[in-house]
Amino acid sequence: MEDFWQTCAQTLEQELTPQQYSAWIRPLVPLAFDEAGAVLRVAAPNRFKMDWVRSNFSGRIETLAAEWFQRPVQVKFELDTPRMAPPPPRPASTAPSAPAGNGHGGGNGHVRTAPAPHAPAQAALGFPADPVAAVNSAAARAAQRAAESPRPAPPRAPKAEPSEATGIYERSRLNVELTFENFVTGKANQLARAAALQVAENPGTSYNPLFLYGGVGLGKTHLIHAIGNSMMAENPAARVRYIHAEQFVSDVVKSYQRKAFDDFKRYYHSLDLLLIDDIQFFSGKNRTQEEFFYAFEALVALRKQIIITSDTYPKELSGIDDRLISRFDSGLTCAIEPPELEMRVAILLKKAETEGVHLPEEVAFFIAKHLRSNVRELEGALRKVLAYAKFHGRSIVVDVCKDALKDLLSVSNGQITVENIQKTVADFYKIKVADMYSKRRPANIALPRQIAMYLAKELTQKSLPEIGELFGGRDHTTVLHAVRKISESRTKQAELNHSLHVLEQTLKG
Ligand SMILES: Nc1ncnc2c1ncn2[C@@H]1O[C@H](COP(=O)(O)OP(=O)(O)OP(=O)(O)O)[C@@H](O)[C@H]1O
Repeated sequence: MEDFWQTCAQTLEQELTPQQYSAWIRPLVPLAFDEAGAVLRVAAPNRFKMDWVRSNFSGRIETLAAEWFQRPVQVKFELDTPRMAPPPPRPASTAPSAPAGNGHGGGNGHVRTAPAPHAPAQAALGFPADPVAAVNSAAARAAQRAAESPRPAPPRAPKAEPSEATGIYERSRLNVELTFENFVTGKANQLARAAALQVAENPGTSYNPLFLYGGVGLGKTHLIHAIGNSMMAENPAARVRYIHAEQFVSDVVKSYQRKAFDDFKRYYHSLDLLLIDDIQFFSGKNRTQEEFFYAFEALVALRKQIIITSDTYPKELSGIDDRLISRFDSGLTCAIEPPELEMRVAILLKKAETEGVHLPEEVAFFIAKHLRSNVRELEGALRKVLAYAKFHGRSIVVDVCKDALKDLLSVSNGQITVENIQKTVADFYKIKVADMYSKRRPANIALPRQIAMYLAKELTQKSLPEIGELFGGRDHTTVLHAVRKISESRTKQAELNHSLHVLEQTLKG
């Protein structure tokens, strides 16, 4: 087994970057090989590394093991905390700023490296969802004392504990499962993915901020987690934070109530990568926007990366300060569109593979043809089919799929109906379907309603009076006006044209 592990580690060392090898493979320890069950047990120093290695490298290690042992081998990862040798004491001044080791030293693949300490941000990194807890924590108090001291002590490198990687990872709030490797690419997202990769490789220096926008369930969150995970894989000590905009709002409110803005600022201004999801939730929250503006300015000035997602492009965001909108627009803005048929099939096949299930292609095509609006919906359908087949002890074939998805299919049976259009447009613009029939006329409702009328005329066989009837009994001249207005505006307004394109794609599949 030792011989196998040495060969395996050497192969991976050649396949990975030195940083990846040092961070993920070198700390692993082979524990035992169970001949009877063909199970290889491997220990990882902490849960973060264990999860990461399991998600990203177990397949490759199993392939290498199968080649070596001449039969399929299962690799099981387990925690090995008690076996961890404490890291050798290091004088603070020689503490490295990246994982130790260049991938060539250490030889036997067992030397463990600790992530780099980062003294000034130590307390800040611990900034939890509740900022006051940070003030109450010993680390934060120590940092505060240091900050208040008339002659600040030189930054002391904290001892690199084995659990530090776990701590840093947990504080990042990243989901280790969302990676570039399991993000399926197609026309709908290739630009966004390319930009995300570029930013992950050159944080802070290529596109800052990177602004990703698109409809519900299209992979924005997945992609920004992938960037964070990739950055942490390269540099496990990086100070990365994923946060949903609503949580940021709540952090601001708590800091405000408890007068803890210094800690708030210290934390957010000290990050290497800030991933902020669904920024449209900042709408109308002036104090939040102000704090975010300061954090934005501070991070960009320090060439730290900011990545923002939203359901719409910057200029279309409502209730957001103009100075923020112009900053969102100052980097790179990329759309993620609904996936086309082939991509939906590829996503289903990939998801099934991840579940360890063989999904016949015709079943994947069947699901993909009928469910078109977003990837989350596809995932839900796949889960339903797999559970149904398992529960009824049947194999995964199209007929089983039809039974399992009966409810969903009756809603989206491939026909474009006015009801479908109303629902799709309402979802897209985040208004209630009821507003399609209502008499209310604020602009945020009137425009989507006109768009839905336009699409109803374009995509269905209904007459103008019939459409008017389905939109709350409106006159046919109202529908005609909407159709003319939208068809003319789409030739002049690129963003409107883009939205219509997305809606048409969603409806047509
Ligand atoms: N291209 C893709 N490849 C693989 N999985 C994907 C892809 N796009 C989306 N997914 C999966 O679909 C689900 C929904 O994606 P995600 O949460 O990233 O969407 P979102 O755009 O952030 O949606 P929302 O606006 O609702 O937050 C996730 O489980 C994600 O892993």
